[in-house]
Amino acid sequence: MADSENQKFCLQEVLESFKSCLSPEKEIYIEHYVSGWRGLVKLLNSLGSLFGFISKDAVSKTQILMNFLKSENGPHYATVQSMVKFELDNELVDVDKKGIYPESGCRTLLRLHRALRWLQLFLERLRTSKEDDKTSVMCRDAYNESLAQHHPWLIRKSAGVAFYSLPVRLAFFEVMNVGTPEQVVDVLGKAVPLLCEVYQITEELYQKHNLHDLP
Ligand SMILES: CCCCCCCC/C=C\CCCCCCCC(=O)N[C@@H](COP(=O)(O)O)[C@H](O)/C=C/CCCCCCCCCCCCC
Repeated sequence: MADSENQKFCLQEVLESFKSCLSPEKEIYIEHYVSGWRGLVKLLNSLGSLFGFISKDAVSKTQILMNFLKSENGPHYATVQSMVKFELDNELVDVDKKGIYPESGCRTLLRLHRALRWLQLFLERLRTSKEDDKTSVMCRDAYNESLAQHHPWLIRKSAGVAFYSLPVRLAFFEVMNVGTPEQVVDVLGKAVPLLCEVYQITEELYQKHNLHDLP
């Protein structure tokens, strides 16, 4: 595991990364998008070994994107928009079934994009939750409404087991390193619309190019 993923989680930092990933023309910078996810993985890593398989998958997907960014084609991977154009123009995407490019940038980002929807739903539930509400239930409901439809039975079951071990709401708020519960709610109020905007831009781009079912 990279050192950066062992460091203490800070919600504000994650928020900054997702903020920086939007250009004035509403393009999404992959470097900052990945950095936002890597920040979230720090929190995941502090939740215990039951979340290890999720963390591993998230790290592997962010690494695939970073490798593209560092490759000789790096400039084409600066933004999600330029990546989609480059991979489609050069037929670097397996459109119907896994084949020559099982780890294209487009299909890798699609997995994180679906997870971003889960995150958005989960954080909105957290933001509007009451003192006694259960994080495990919020997390499960957000998952069932989003990512679960893309996962096989075994992953759904394993995720369900991990959710049960989530800390209670107040302890979870503390892990975020923001301050009082009121301050957490305040930061979440800024985070959710931002994630929503990043999600929506990607969603429309993937719709336009018919990329929602990449295997
Ligand atoms: C303010 C912060 C509070 C929230 C903190 C959340 C921290 C979450 C950090 C990372 C989230 C994990 C993102 C997981 C990406 C999953 C992508 C995916 O769907 N991968 C599957 C498909 O990939 P391919 O096989 O097609 O390559 C893969 O099969 C999945 C493997 C792992 C299981 C993913 C379960 C995801 C559950 C949602 C995350 C729950 C984390 C709860 C922490 C509060």
